[in-house]
Amino acid sequence: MRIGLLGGTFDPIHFGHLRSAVEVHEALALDELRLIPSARPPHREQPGCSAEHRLNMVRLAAGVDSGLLVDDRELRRDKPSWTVDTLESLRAELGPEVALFLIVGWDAFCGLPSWHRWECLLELANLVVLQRPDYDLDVPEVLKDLLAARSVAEPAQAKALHGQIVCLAQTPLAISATHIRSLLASHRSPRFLLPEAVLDYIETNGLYGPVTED
Ligand SMILES: Nc1ncnc2c1ncn2[C@@H]1O[C@H](COP(=O)(O)OP(=O)(O)OP(=O)(O)O)[C@@H](O)[C@H]1O
Ligand SMILES: O=C(O)c1ccc[n+]([C@@H]2O[C@H](COP(=O)([O-])O)[C@@H](O)[C@H]2O)c1
Repeated sequence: MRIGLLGGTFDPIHFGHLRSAVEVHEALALDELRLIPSARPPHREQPGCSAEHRLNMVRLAAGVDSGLLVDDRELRRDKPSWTVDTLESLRAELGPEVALFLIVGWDAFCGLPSWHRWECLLELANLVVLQRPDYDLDVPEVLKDLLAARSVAEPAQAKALHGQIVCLAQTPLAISATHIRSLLASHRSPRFLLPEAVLDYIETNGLYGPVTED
């Protein structure tokens, strides 16, 4: 069994996430790919809308492609959404014989050394690093060493249950949730950057509207 895990704030989920998820699913011949919304991201400003709204939008988006599953465990936990806790809880549930692939964009990967107990992540899962055309970040030295020691050259070589790093090229989509929020805040349309069902949900619930003065 090979399971991909794409965690995110998903504020809101967009085609950059979804296209990456589909391409990783195929490139690594995964049995399933889970989208895991963060309840309380530990490392950034708190999201623009509630965890419940973000989860509903992820469910709507996953409904568009039945190959994607939604895992709401971080929303059921009364703690900051540290990824190492999520991986430990998945391991406790699924056992040691499942190959886990933690998928992160380039920006998230470059920040890895600041994650809670980050050295434990590769003991629990493999890492899949995605390109991000809208980010031009230098990789920290410590991660260069890690890449040199743990990377596989081809996705087909990603056979371990944990401990390997796969850098994947996928269709580059320079879409970010920040850009979508800023379009909505200034009454511009984010149509075709995210699923229609998610945009309808945003409009119906009046999310990400312009900031109003008191
Ligand atoms: N366009 C994209 N291409 C590849 N990876 C992406 C893309 N957008 C987001 N990701 C990755 O998906 C994961 C979740 O991202 P997140 O929910 O923070 O979206 P975001 O668009 O980066 O949001 P924000 O702009 O609010 O920071 C992260 O690992 C991030 O690097
Ligand atoms: O565990 C941590 O310390 C940690 C620090 C930063 C980010 N993460 C996770 O990385 C994923 C992507 O984060 P973000 O901010 O790009 O949405 C999301 O699942 C976060 O919970 C996790």
